[in-house]
Amino acid sequence: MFEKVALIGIGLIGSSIARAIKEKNLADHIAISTRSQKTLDRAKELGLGDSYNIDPTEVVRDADLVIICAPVGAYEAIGKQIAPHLKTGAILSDVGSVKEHVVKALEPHVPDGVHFIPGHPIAGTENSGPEAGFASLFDGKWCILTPIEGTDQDALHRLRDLWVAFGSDVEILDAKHHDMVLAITSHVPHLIAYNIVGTADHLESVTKSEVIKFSAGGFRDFTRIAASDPEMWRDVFLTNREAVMEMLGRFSEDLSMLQRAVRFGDGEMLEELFTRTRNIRRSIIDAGQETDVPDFGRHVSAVEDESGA
Ligand SMILES: NC(=O)c1ccc[n+]([C@@H]2O[C@H](COP(=O)([O-])OP(=O)(O)OC[C@H]3O[C@@H](n4cnc5c(N)ncnc54)[C@H](O)[C@@H]3O)[C@@H](O)[C@H]2O)c1
Ligand SMILES: O=C(O)C(=O)C[C@]1(C(=O)O)C=C[C@@H](O)C=C1
Repeated sequence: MFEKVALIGIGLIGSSIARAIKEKNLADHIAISTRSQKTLDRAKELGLGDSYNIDPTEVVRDADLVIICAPVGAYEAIGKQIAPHLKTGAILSDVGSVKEHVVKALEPHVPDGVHFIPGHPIAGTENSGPEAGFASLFDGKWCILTPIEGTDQDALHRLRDLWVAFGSDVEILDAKHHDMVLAITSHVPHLIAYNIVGTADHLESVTKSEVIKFSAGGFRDFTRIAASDPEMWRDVFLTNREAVMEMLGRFSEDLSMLQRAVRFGDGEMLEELFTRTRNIRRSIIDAGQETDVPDFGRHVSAVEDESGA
């Protein structure tokens, strides 16, 4: 599919891409760069690529696909650094959890003749680093692409085909819209998990370790999410502020209503909400995707329609 793919950042997502490309034989050469020599050495030990260089300008040279797989706060500096070294005709993409910021950070630096197509696999775990990845991570999951105006359709198809080869369903969304949807389906849920585990931690001194000791299913599920990478999630909240604030506002209003229902013993209201939310979970499972994007945009075929193919 590609002669040379360059990956900048080789943690959970970068190493999963490297493994999926190798397993499915989708590129002749994988070139890897990352921030620290230690991580680069580990990637080499794991055999994730074909060449390794701490200098990202070296790995992007001659690459026909470059995917930035670092925390989104690092994008602008990476973009500035690699831009003059990108090959004409190359595709520049990424996997960042936020998209409008990524467009703002990278687009001004992209040279003419390079196809910039932001992307976001809706797949992950709470683990990070090159050991954490696995080839099947994207299988059966969504990947959202947020092409900018005037994107070359051939380039878009080539990138879409790569994600389809990983087993993903590809959806095209507008970057701002993506950020609003992901704020409620991913970013606010992470903030809630960080908050509830933090609150329980504060309570530890009061309850003499009983909170963690007796934590059963519900709290444990929150601790999994709250174990997610601190640097990655710091950057998500710093770069998707507006959408997160909007969704947090709505969340707080709904929480106040629930608080009233509990205070005044409004069982009918509680049961009605819990029935509705149970049905949402069931429809997600029935749709066969645990990480679903509800009711937005179009599917893979829509990319073809746009190109007239
Ligand atoms: N973890 C998830 O569930 C998930 C899911 C989808 C998308 N994402 C996005 O994928 C990206 C990577 O996340 P991850 O989970 O793989 O994180 P990770 O912590 O596992 O890996 C990040 C990698 O980026 C490298 N890095 C950091 N700063 C860098 C810099 N300035 N230059 C080059 N490399 C640098 C790190 O050394 C590491 O190799 C993030 O933008 C994140 O928003 C994460
Ligand atoms: O499954 C998890 O652990 C995740 O947090 C994955 C998850 C999500 O919130 O759904 C996290 C961040 C992403 O950008 C995409 C996927």
